[in-house]
Amino acid sequence: MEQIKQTILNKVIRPRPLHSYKGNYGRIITIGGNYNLGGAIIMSASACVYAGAGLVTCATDKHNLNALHTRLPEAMFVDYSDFSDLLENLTKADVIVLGPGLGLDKLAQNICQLVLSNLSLDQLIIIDGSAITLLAANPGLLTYLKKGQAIFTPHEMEWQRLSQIKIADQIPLKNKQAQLKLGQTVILKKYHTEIYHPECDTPHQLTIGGPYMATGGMGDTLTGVLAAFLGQFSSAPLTDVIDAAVYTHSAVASKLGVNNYVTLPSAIIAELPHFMNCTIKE
Ligand SMILES: NC(=O)C1=CN([C@@H]2O[C@H](COP(=O)(O)OP(=O)(O)OC[C@H]3O[C@@H](n4cnc5c(N)ncnc54)[C@H](O)[C@@H]3O)[C@@H](O)[C@H]2O)[C@@H](O)CC1
Ligand SMILES: Nc1ncnc2c1ncn2[C@@H]1O[C@H](COP(=O)(O)OP(=O)(O)O)[C@@H](O)[C@H]1O
Ligand SMILES: [Mg+2]
Repeated sequence: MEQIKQTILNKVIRPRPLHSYKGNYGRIITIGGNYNLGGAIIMSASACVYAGAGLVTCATDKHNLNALHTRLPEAMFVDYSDFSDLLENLTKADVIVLGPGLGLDKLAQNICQLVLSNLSLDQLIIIDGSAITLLAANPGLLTYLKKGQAIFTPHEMEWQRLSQIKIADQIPLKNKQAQLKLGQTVILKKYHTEIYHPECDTPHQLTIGGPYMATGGMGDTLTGVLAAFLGQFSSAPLTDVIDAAVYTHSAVASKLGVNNYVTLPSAIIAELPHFMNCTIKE
C-alpha cells in the first residue's frame, strides 16, 4: 500500500494563469437528487463549484430547483426527466458525476442507460451512490465504458454489490483483482480510503480523515471535489489528480476536525477555496 502524502497537493493545485477564464476550468454536469434525496446532488454540485470548477450544471428533479439556486446560484439547472435537455447538456460536459441521491426507480435506471450509452470517448465519469447500485444490478451497462474512463466511488457495501466481495473479505489483493476486471479506477471509501488505479499495481491509501466525517452527504461532497479537480487540473497525470482530490476532501475535514466533533459536508465545502489557496502559498 502506498501512502498518499501532502506533497501531492503542490503537484496538482497550481496558481491560475492570468489569461484564463471559466472555460479553462472544466465544464461539469452533476446528475442525481430525486424528490427525496435532493440534498445529495446539491452537495455534489456545491463542492464542485467551491473546489474551482469553471461551469457546473446540476441535472436533478425539478422540485430541487429553488433549493439549488438558493444554496448555489453559480450552478445551472436541468430537469433530468427532460431527456432531450439532459442529452444536450451531457454532450457539452468534460466531466460527469452520476448517482448522488439518484435513487433506484425506473426513471433513475433510464437516466443511467441514457448517460452511459451517450458518453463520448474524451469524457470522464464519476459513478457514485445509487448509480453504483444500479450498475451492480445491471452490469451490461458497464460495457459502454472505455477502459479507464470511469471513477467509481463506492463505500464498502456499494463495493460489495459491484464486486461481489463481502465486506469482511475486501482485502487489497481481492479488491485489485476486481478493479482490474472492471477496468476502471475504484476509490474504496472508508477509514483510510484505498484508491485502485488501473495503472498502478499497488493501491494508494489515505492516512488522514476520521470518524468526524461519518455524516450523510460526505461521499456526495467528494464527488464534487473530484469532478472539479478533473475538470481544471487536466494537464497533471490522472492518478495524481484523483489522489489530490481525495486527499483534499479529507485534509479539509481533518483541519476542521481539530475543533469540531463532526465536520459537516457544508462546512467542508465552504472551506475548500481557502484550503486550496493556502496550498499554492506554501
Ligand atoms: N442528503 C441526502 O440527500 C443524502 C443522500 N444520500 C444518497 O442516498 C443514496 C443511498 O446511499 P446510502 O449509502 O445511504 O445507502 P445504501 O443502501 O447504498 O448503503 C447503506 C447500507 O450499506 C451498509 N453499509 C455497510 N458498510 C457501509 C459503509 N462503509 N458506508 C455506508 N454504508 C455501509 C449500511 O449499513 C446500509 O445497510 C445514494 O444515492 C446517496 O448518494 C446519502 O448520501 C445520504 C445523504
Ligand atoms: N470513520 C471514518 N474515517 C474516515 N473517513 C470516513 C469515516 N466515515 C466516513 N468517512 C468518509 O465519508 C465518506 C462517506 O461516503 P458515503 O458513505 O458515500 O457518504 P454519503 O453517501 O452519505 O455522501 C467517505 O469519503 C468516507 O471515507
Ligand atoms: Mg455515498
